[in-house]
Amino acid sequence: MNKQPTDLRMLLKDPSLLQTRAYVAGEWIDADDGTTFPVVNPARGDIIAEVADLSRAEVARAIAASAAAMKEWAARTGKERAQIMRKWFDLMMENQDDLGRILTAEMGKPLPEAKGEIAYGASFIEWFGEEAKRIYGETIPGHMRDKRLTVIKQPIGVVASITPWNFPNAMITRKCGPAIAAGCGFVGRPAAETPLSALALAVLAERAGIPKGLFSIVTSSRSSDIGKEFCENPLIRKLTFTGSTQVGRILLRQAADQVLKCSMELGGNAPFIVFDDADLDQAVEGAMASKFRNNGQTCVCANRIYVQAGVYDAFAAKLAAAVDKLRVGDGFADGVTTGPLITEKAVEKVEEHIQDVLAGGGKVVTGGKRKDGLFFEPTVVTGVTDDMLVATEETFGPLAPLFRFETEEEVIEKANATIFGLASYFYARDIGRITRVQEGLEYGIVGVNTGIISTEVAPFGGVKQSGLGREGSHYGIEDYLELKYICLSI
Ligand SMILES: NC(=O)C1=CN([C@@H]2O[C@H](COP(=O)(O)OP(=O)(O)OC[C@H]3O[C@@H](n4cnc5c(N)ncnc54)[C@H](OP(=O)(O)O)[C@@H]3O)[C@@H](O)[C@H]2O)C=CC1
Ligand SMILES: O=C(O)[C@H](O)CS(=O)(=O)O
Repeated sequence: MNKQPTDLRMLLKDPSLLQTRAYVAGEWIDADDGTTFPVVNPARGDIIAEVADLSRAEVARAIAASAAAMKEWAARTGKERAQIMRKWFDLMMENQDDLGRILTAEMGKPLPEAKGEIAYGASFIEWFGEEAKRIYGETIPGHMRDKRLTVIKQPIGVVASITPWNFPNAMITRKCGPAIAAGCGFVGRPAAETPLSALALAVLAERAGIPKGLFSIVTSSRSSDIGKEFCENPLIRKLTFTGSTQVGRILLRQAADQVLKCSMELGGNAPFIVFDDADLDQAVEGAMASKFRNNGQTCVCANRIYVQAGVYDAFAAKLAAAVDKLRVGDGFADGVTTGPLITEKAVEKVEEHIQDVLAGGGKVVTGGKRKDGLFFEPTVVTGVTDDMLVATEETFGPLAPLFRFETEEEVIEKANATIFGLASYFYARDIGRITRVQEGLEYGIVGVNTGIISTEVAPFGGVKQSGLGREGSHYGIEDYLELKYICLSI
């Protein structure tokens, strides 16, 4: 493991992007009590920053400022909001390298992948800036001769956002993009593991001309306290959360007291199905992309890989050969494809799932062991059965478990036998089979002959206990608007 301390400021062209104070009401502030929490580079284990550790009082000030600033922002035209959002997008892309370096340092993903996330995150600012100009209403033929009926859409109000560590830039822009475009105020609380990317986003928001106070980033290690402030503060009209289903349930319970509107992007357990008429090389490519992207730490990663009996051994061999080409290491090192996991707990979960497969008679085909620090060997296991942990729990790590199946009906039933319903994937070439399977899978997203489905132009979200609502696409702004019906008597 590279023990060289991460001198992040030295790695940046623009060191002013590296902020450690919170951005509240248009000002960079320390916590009232001066406390901070550490941010650690998961690849090296060293502390790269100490960040302001806010309590509910500072967050309440951010919310009040956002409500005040929102009045003027919502009164601007969609085109005016779009022009500032375009500048924000341009600044993100101009600073893509620095933003990527900050992301790699705090989250661990390889620099090329981190820079890819910056482009993905910026695309939501670009997309929703354009959508700001298309928030259309409706006229309805009157029910009486002297009535004229219209429907207009208005910003819902101040939005509270809670986001996870695995996409520290894109998960915020996928929320603040539609919120700001709709004319809302926005107060975002990033995961304590990865606050620096969110703070850099705030630096660029300020430079782009997002009005002071409208947009705040409140950094805190006290996630539960901040969540309570978001759910109890009457100025908040919308809560948007990305993270585990477990925490999503907690927040929904807390939000019930104020009947707070919620968007939830929660956990997944994606099936990845390879039929015997699939192009196996294409299926391996898709499995590698879906399973090992972000070191398996995405909610849409293939979590269960079902392979039809006739091609099981061939697919397993091809996949293992592809996995052996992955290069595990420090995200700043050239040629590295796979960084560290985020915490010791994450490493232990992967180990637990592998040990459980072995205990049940399964076999490790390649990988299977942790390396030093938080690094883990990308792993393929075979002989996996439905009673194993990996069948019902999200691994959130570099483990590809292969399940064998016989028939189309059987695999659709097994794929759907989960409380989750976010992403799913399958590879086949028969058009009848493709039609039956894409319609039979109970998921918000279905990838057909592809392992990568994420884009700002399409609706991202899950069914069942994978979430509520959709992010991205022209659907994504609706969650930040309220419909108003006007009945005019003439
Ligand atoms: N559907 C989707 O798009 C995504 C889903 N996920 C899911 O999230 C999980 C992995 O991410 P992970 O970060 O561990 O998820 P968590 O749900 O543990 O955390 C997500 C965010 O919620 C915060 N949080 C935790 N507890 C509370 C609470 N009681 N009140 C308010 N906020 C809280 C965390 O803060 P802190 O970390 O500081 O404790 C973090 O910022 C996986 O299950 C994955 O599938 C992840 C990303 C995207
Ligand atoms: O946090 C996640 O896992 C993301 O939602 C996955 S994606 O949008 O980057 O595919």
